[in-house]
Amino acid sequence: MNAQDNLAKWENTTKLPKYLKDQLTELSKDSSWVEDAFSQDINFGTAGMRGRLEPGTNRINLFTVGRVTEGLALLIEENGEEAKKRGVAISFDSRYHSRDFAQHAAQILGKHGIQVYLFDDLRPTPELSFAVRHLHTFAGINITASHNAKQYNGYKVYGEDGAQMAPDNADRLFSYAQKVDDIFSVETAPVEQLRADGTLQLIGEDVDEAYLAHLKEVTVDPEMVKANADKLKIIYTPLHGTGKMLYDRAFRQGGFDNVIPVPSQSIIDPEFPTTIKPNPEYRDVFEPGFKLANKVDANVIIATDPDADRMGAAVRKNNGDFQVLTGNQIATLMAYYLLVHMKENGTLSSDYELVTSVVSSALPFKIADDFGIKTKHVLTGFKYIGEEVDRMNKEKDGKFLMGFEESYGYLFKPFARDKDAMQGALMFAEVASYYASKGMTVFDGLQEIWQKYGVAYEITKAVEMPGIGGQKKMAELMSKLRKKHLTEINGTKVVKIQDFETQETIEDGKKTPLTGFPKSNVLKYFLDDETWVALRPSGTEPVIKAYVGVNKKDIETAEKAAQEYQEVLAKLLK
Ligand SMILES: O=P(O)(O)OC[C@H]1O[C@H](O)[C@H](O)[C@@H](O)[C@@H]1O
Repeated sequence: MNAQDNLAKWENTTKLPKYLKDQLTELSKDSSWVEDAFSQDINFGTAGMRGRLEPGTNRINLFTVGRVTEGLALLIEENGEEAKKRGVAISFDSRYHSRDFAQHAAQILGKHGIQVYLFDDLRPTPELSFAVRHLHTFAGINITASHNAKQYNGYKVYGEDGAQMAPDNADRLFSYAQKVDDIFSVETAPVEQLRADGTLQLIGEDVDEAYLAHLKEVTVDPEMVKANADKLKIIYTPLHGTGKMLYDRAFRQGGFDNVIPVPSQSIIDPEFPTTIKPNPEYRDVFEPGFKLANKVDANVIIATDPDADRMGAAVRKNNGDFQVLTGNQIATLMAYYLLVHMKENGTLSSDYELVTSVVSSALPFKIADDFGIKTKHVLTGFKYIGEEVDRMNKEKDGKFLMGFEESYGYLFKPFARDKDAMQGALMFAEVASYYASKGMTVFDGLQEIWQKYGVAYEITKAVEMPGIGGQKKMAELMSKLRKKHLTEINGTKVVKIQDFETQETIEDGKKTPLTGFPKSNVLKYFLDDETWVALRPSGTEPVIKAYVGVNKKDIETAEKAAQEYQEVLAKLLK
């Protein structure tokens, strides 16, 4: 694709709304921006497409959203009348243009005679996943860039099972989208007409009620929660996004009466003004929460990202300071709590299964082994956890205990098939309630787990490699690492390598097939000291991710070792 020819088309069309035209005039002064925005089509990654809200074929705007929706419409048509009748559920988050894009997608699908259920207002990603299952639609669309900075937006597509669309269908959709000759001529039907003939239906409170009814299933020990309600004060922040729509009812019906929202962050705002990135991974998003927690003497802060699929938490330590937990630590606490509870009340059986990604902490698996339940590794992408739920249901060969990813995603009850921060918030609140009932802090609980199983400490670092140049650099780095495999990292011997791209395991110089995973550009190293290291280009951001997980006796040694490994990796990725 020639960037200049492509740019000329965008400059000459009369279809650009004024804000895009103005942006184009300004941004196109920079030739490297033009190259990046116009020399290729925006791709489908781990979670659909995501990019800066700017003009260009490699960006997110009305036209790239339109083209991909046309691709989805063609995919649905290929599946026949029944698929068209079942239609598509559409939701959106609190970002700039999210609502417009959602309506635009509805009008394109409507033009094809495809039934559309459009949320009347912003809603969490997991509620959209639930809505697809609840309404038996053929697909779902969510307009969101999740936890990215305010300059971004995105488009997540869901299959009929409520999980993000699996690669085969997503690839078909994308190839249909690429067949759209003229990105400016995707046809739409007027909203009034679609409303009048029933092709476009609004949904909202009806789906909320059904989703909330299911959320009640998440709490495993409602009596314990009730008995300890007054011992627990929780600060909650939706980080200016969709969690605001449901948190109050969700917590209240779960028996958590003492939940206090952070006022400044409960304002729905696409500027995300209290954050740099509205990502619960970062300490700074908790700052307003810390202040409030100190004022009202709360011990736990729960944050959900703007589309409420990720959940992060900070807990008070005995010295009064707050510790922001990692997604791995949160998942560890939850898995341990569930297993202890089930063992105590006699409901634990070896059929239960814990599912996580190959770049997540090894500690929950160690705990799962100790309790005698099954474990399963999948690639990054919650859709793969969704697939495991399907497999367990179809083959009746397991019961889903929980799925999690280090990137702050958790799922307990598969009525949603994407990570569900509302479920996560409820489960974390229950964990906090459990420790409060024992006169312990959540942080004490984590220490107790570490004492029993050893300290697992993980650090994920993302090295930015933006633009087409960045993509090339990431490809070169990965290929260099494949040509000459690392034999040691920071002086510690590499004992095994898993290459998910070539689908091989390399051990003692011997290669054996690595089965059970689709191909993916990931390298995972296992070291002599129980450390694991993984490298992969992200599917949602222009970054290469370096993951380190160490296993040590105490937290100080663990932190230090993980930092040192990360420093070595940083040099390697320069
Ligand atoms: O590491 P990335 O490819 O950027 O993906 C990070 C995360 O992105 C999205 O949130 C997906 O839904 C997750 O399943 C995934 O873990």
